[in-house]
Amino acid sequence: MSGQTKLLKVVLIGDGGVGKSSLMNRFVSNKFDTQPYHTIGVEFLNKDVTVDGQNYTLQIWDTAGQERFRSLRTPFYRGADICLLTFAVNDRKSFDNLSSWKKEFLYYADIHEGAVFPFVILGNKVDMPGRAVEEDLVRAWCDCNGNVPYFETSAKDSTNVELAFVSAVSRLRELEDQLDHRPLQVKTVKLNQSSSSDSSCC
Ligand SMILES: Nc1nc2c(ncn2[C@@H]2O[C@H](COP(=O)(O)OP(=O)(O)OP(=O)(O)O)[C@@H](O)[C@H]2O)c(=O)[nH]1
Repeated sequence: MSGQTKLLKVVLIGDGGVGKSSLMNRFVSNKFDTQPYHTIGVEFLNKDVTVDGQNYTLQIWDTAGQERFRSLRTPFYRGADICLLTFAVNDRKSFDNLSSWKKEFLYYADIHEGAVFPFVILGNKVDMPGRAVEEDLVRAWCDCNGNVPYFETSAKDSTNVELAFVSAVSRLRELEDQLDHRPLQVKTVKLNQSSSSDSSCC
């Protein structure tokens, strides 16, 4: 086991009300609040995890999903190591907006659209009736966007919440050698621009 703890910045984004704060609170404090409230700007909490023998402190940034808070959340994307793109499985619009969220993140994090980056998709509220987004549809989007891992979660009953966060770290570890969003490598990224795939392939 490596004695050094690595700090990772994890950003949660997605439409207002899909459950970003609830997922963070479930993961960090094992709590769930049924009261609806909207995040204003950003909040963050830390949680320590060990993945494949490496210790990490996850600094989880929960951002405000409502459009009116856009200018408050976007400055916090820069320097992110992992991005959790979140929608609610009973809210079709929140799934349709995933591509816009991905674009917004890449733009404000200053990462080229064709760059390799550890995104993970969370389809939250699987405990609720009235599912509006089929799993196949999400998997197709994930395939088109660089085989992004997908987890169906419930912050309410804890389904897959810990698994999703830990797997996001595994995804980062898997991509570490390929990560090409660092400023020094912008030229390499540009050469690949014409063949790069983004959300438009879907
Ligand atoms: N049934 C159920 N309700 C959930 C779940 N996750 C969140 N909720 C509820 O959905 C509402 C919104 O949850 P939040 O966590 O505040 O959503 P958010 O994405 O952080 O919203 P913004 O701060 O506006 O971006 C709250 O009433 C939560 O209790 C879930 O997995 N299942």
